[in-house]
Formats: sequence, C-alpha cells, structure tokens
Amino acid sequence: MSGHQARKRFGQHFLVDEAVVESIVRAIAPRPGDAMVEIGPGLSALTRPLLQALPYLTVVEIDRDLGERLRREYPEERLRVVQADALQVDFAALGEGLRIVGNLPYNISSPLLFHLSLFADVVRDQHFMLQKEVVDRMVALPGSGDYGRLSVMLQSRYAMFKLFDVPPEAFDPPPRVQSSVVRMKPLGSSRPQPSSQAAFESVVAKAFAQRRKMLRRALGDWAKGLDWDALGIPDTARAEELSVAQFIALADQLYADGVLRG
Ligand SMILES: C[S@@+](CC[C@H](N)C(=O)[O-])C[C@H]1O[C@@H](n2cnc3c(N)ncnc32)[C@H](O)[C@@H]1O
Repeated sequence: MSGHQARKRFGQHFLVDEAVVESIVRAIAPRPGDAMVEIGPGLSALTRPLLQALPYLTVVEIDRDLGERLRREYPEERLRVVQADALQVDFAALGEGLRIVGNLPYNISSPLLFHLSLFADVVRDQHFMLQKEVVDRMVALPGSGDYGRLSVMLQSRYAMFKLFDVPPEAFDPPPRVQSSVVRMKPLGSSRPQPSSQAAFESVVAKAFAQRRKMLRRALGDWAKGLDWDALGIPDTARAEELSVAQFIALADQLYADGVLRG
C-alpha cells in the first residue's frame, strides 16, 4: 500500500473506500476560511479532499515517515505538518474556532477525547471516526448499558451526534471492529457547569467504578452526610441512572460540604 507498512502501535488503518471518504467530507462540509486541523492524516485519505475545499490545513501526525511524506507531497503554504503526539499538543496554540477532524487511532481514543476537551473553548466542532462501541458510549443516555463515565464527562461539554457506521472493509488493513462517525459541538458558556471540575471528575469516576452498586454504597464515605431528597436523587439510584445535571448537583453538594476539594 503506497510503500508504507501500516504500524500497529500507531493504530494505522487507512481508509480506502472512496464512498466513505466522500460521506465523511460531506458531513464535515469544509469551507474556505475554516481553521481546520486533522489528527492522524496518515496517507491523506481525508487530507486530499479536504485540501480540495480548503486553501490551508493543519495536520498532526505522530509517524515521522508519514509526516515527511506529507511535507514532500504538499507545499507548506497549503499544509502545516505538526509532527507530534496529539496527546501532547496544545491545540489552543493552533488557532481559534478550530474545526478538528480525524479518523482517529482507536488505541488512544478515550485519552485523546479527554485531552481535546481541555481545548473545547477554542473549538467550533469535531468530526471523528472512532470504534463504534466508543461512539455508542459517548452518545448513550441514562439508563442504557452504554452510559458511563465517558458519556457523562463528554456530554457535560459537548452536544454529540452519531452520524453513520463504517464497516471494517472500508480500511486497509481492516480493523477487527465496526467504526462510526460522530459530530461533537462544544456547549456554550451557558451550559450547566460544576463549581469544581475536579470534584465533578472525581465523583463521576467513583460512581462508575462500581456502576451496578447503589450510588450511596459506591460513593462510600463521601455519601455519608448527603441529603438525597434535597438533591432530588432517590437514595437507591445507581450511577447509570443519573443525568449529567444530577451528577453536577451531586458534585457541587460534595464540594460545598467540603467532602471533595477542587
Ligand atoms: C486510523 S489511521 C487513519 C489515517 C488516515 N486519516 C485515513 O483515514 O486513512 C490513524 C492515524 O493517526 C496517526 N496517529 C496515531 N497515534 C497518533 C498520535 N498519538 N498523535 C497523532 N497521530 C497519531 C497514525 O500514524 C495514523 O496515520
């Protein structure tokens, strides 16, 4: 394949189905003037059509060989190649109103989504191809088996829309799993926000560490002085039944009571 041996450690599965590429680019709807950043351009399956619509594009690629290949292929006035681990990149330094896209390496999808959430203020939207199972967890609603820490943390920051599924045959080499494309739009400053982000993260993590248990047991000592009635949460509730707003109320109460620190 174009003389490049796919590297497993970088989660390299290259898109080869042109119809899927077209669907993704149509969903992104690139417009000249967009501050677009592609994570993991690989062999340019998305990069090429994006550059047909955009005068300028920034890409972040960890693989040195692929980075050099892209530099040879496109002039620097059109393509800025940041050869780096996306998990270490300061996306705020890349611009404002960013539109971030990518067929992401599945082995780092959750840490990458959490890293990107730090920069949501400078992001207009994100379109990603991810493992279908991860997208299902991202968009899951309370009460569903897929609802968990990833759903709550990301839904507190983004509106998310699952767009379509993509079969393994669309890639070379094919991954072992189904994939899906998701759109993420950061919520504005009027979104419900916890008093302390750290307290919110701690309570969500602890609640879902034992998701089948009743929350008052899963939270252990933290739950001792809680007034469940005042919170409007039944004291028999399990983590998977709580909405994002209820998790925020719970974290705020524990923070106000001094049980959790910021
Ligand atoms: C699933 S492939 C997709 C390649 C290409 N966009 C396509 O659709 O055919 C993932 C790409 O992300 C790159 N990559 C993996 N880990 C990365 C990281 N931590 N930071 C930046 N790029 C990474 C890989 O080298 C690879 O090019």
